[in-house]
Parts: sequence; structure tokens; C-alpha cells
Amino acid sequence: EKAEITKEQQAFMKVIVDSYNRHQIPQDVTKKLLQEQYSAEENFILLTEMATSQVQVLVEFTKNIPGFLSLDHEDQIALLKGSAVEAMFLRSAQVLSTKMPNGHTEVLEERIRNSGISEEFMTPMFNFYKSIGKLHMVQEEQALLTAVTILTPDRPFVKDHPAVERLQEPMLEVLRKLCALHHPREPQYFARLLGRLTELRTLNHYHTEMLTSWRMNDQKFTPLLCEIWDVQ
Ligand SMILES: CC(C)c1onc(-c2c(Cl)cccc2Cl)c1COc1ccc2c(ccn2Cc2cccc(C(=O)O)c2)c1
Repeated sequence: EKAEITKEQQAFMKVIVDSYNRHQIPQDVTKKLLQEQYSAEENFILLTEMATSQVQVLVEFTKNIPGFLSLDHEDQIALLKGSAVEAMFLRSAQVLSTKMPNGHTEVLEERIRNSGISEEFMTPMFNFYKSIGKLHMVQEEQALLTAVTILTPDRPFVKDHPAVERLQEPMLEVLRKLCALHHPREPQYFARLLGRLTELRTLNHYHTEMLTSWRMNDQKFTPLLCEIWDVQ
């Protein structure tokens, strides 16, 4: 029947979920969350370190997405640059609403709230975190939604749209079946999940402004972040 996840879809999903679970921010980075003192300066430095580590994790995860490495190389870069912020909002939302060992979540939220980000970006950011939390996504859904976000064909500078669509489509199909399987009493769950991707795009714009205001205060980023975000 249409809703059944086929054997090859199972195998396909396993590759993505295993890679998603394997690539985590190292403990030595996250344990600093509890150690370092609280100041906007120190919080910014910690968050910069986490963002840098998160981008490295993201690149490794993306390389394991079936078919990604056979895309045009410039398109691979365009997809990574175009989706990095969204994937990190997704990841931070998933982490803040579930998986952190207790104490980390509150501390992390505290540090984000006091890192020089202006109030006007706080509200949409934490609304997004809340809306992701309410979905109670299972790990497979988190992994596939992240892969679907990365393989969004209409990112700036992507040349071969159809090639990216051909990779994203099977992922959307598996995600749709997963939603039906894990949320049988919520037929609209898959649609709600995709609605979050639209919300993510608006966060991109806020993030660009966040970067500008940080740079106005002469805040420094790492070379990797400068490269992926085209700053400095
Ligand atoms: C440069 C820095 C100040 C910055 O600029 N914009 C954002 C920024 C912000 Cl402030 C919010 C959302 C997205 C970005 Cl890029 C940030 C901080 O970025 C991050 C990146 C990842 C984050 C966080 C918070 C949580 N996570 C995910 C996380 C934390 C701990 C463990 C794991 C894991 O995988 O095991 C993952 C912040």
C-alpha cells in the first residue's frame, strides 16, 4: 500500500539517520556551556564556537546524503551556503526542545538571549523554537527534515535545479510516510512539518540582520563562518 516504507527506502533512511546521529557537537564544546562565566562577550564567543562546530558537523552530514557528492561541485557549495543558517536553526531548535542533558538547555537559551542579539530577532527565533518543540519530531523526522532543507533546489546560485530536485523528492516521500507512521492521528502533520521550512526562510532574513548588528559592534567570527556567511 502507498504508505508502506519499502526496503530500499528503509536503507536510504538508515544512511541519513545514522549520519545525523553520528555527527554531533563534541562534548568539550557543549560542556563549556555550563563552565564559562556569563557576559554578552563570553556568550558570543561560546555561540561562535558552537556555530563553527555545527557547520563542520553539517558538512559531514551533508556529504553522507545519498547522491550529494555526485552533484556539480559549485552547486554543492551553493546548497551548503544557502542552507547552513536554516539547518542550524533547525538543529538548535531540536536540541533546545529535546535532547540536551538537563541544565544545558536552560543555560544555552540564557546565553543566546544575552549575546548581543537585539530583542526584535529574539521573538521570532524563540517562537520558532517553541513551534518545533510542539511537533515532538522523532529522530528520523529530524534527520530527514534537515536533509530536505539542505537539498532545497531554489537556493541562490544553484545551476542544476532538476538534479537537486531529483535528490530531494525521494526524501520528501520517505518523510511523508514517516509522518503517517509516527503521527497516525494527525493527517496534517507532514504539512505542518513543511510549514516549518517556510518559517525557517524568514529566519534567514533575521539572521542576516543579526550578523550586520554584530559586525557593527565589531564582533569577530571564525574563518569558516566568514566563508559560509560571506562576511568580512
Ligand atoms: C556566530 C554565532 C554567534 C551565531 O550566529 N548565529 C547563530 C545562530 C543562533 Cl544564535 C541561533 C540559531 C542559528 C544560528 Cl546560526 C549563532 C550561534 O549558533 C548556534 C549554532 C548551533 C547551536 C546554537 C544553539 C544550539 N546549537 C546546536 C547544538 C548545540 C549543542 C549541541 C548540539 C549537537 O548537535 O549535539 C547542537 C547556536
